[in-house]
Amino acid sequence: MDMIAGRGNMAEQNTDKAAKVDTLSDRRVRVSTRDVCVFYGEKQALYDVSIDVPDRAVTSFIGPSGCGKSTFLRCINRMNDTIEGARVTGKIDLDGDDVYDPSLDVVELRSRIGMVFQKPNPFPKSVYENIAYGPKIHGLANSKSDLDEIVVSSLRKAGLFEEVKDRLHEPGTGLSGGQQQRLCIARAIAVGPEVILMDEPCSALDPIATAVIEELIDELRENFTIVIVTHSMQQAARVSQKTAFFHLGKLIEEGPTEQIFTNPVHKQTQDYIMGRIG
Ligand SMILES: Nc1ncnc2c1ncn2[C@@H]1O[C@H](COP(=O)(O)OP(=O)(O)OP(=O)(O)O)[C@@H](O)[C@H]1O
Repeated sequence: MDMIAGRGNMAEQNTDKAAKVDTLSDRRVRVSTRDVCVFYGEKQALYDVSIDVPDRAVTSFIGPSGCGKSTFLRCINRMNDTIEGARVTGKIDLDGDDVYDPSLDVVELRSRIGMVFQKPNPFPKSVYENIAYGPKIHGLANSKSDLDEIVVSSLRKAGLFEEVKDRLHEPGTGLSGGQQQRLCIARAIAVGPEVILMDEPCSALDPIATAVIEELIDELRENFTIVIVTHSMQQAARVSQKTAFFHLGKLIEEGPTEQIFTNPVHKQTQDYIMGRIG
């Protein structure tokens, strides 16, 4: 069994590869949110956000600073649970499973919905151990050779193997910033997630490392559903097939990326795209 390529049915994944060119509306919905509101204490940060995230495509969240993009992203794998005073209402489903079901195991949820943060945050361990840690704690490898295979395959999928194959037992923190971010992506991939959330994954990187990550995101969408928060409209246009525009805690408009950038319906979206707000 390929434990790396996500937990969906592999045969279905392969036949679906051609779906890369399909319209988004034909895609199965991986994550669906309905009327999601988030409060930090008394303050409401998000208002009734309802959106469907299509399978094996990149969905980007854009909007001016403070509009709630990261807050909404963190709802999807319950990272807001870790913020004191944060409260989420509404409904979020992953493949039909209620993400906020109290009986749901949050550690298991976060292996199904991985996350990559703004600043690369490898563990203070070797490159190998950074990847092997998740599969070990989730019991995904029965032997050392299984584990080796997961490590190598995850590094390959993250486009990092060739660069680090001779330094697998050196500290992950010794890699360049762009390599560290790909290491974090490999770490997320290693536990076979269905969805990968990326919160401004290139904001700490130079243009060359950014281009490498963008290419990688484009490759990863063959096997994973990706949601990315970005400040860069160019990046959203380059990497995503679906775009959602947020303003002041509300989802103003969402649709195919090309349509949002060339023919937005709402004036607020137009103003943002034209650089008049944000
Ligand atoms: N931990 C927190 N406690 C209280 N308020 C918060 C917290 N995190 C975010 N907020 C508030 O929620 C609102 C949305 O913030 P959020 O970080 O989600 O926006 P964003 O669109 O991702 O912004 P940016 O692009 O600047 O990262 C803001 O008003 C912010 O001040």
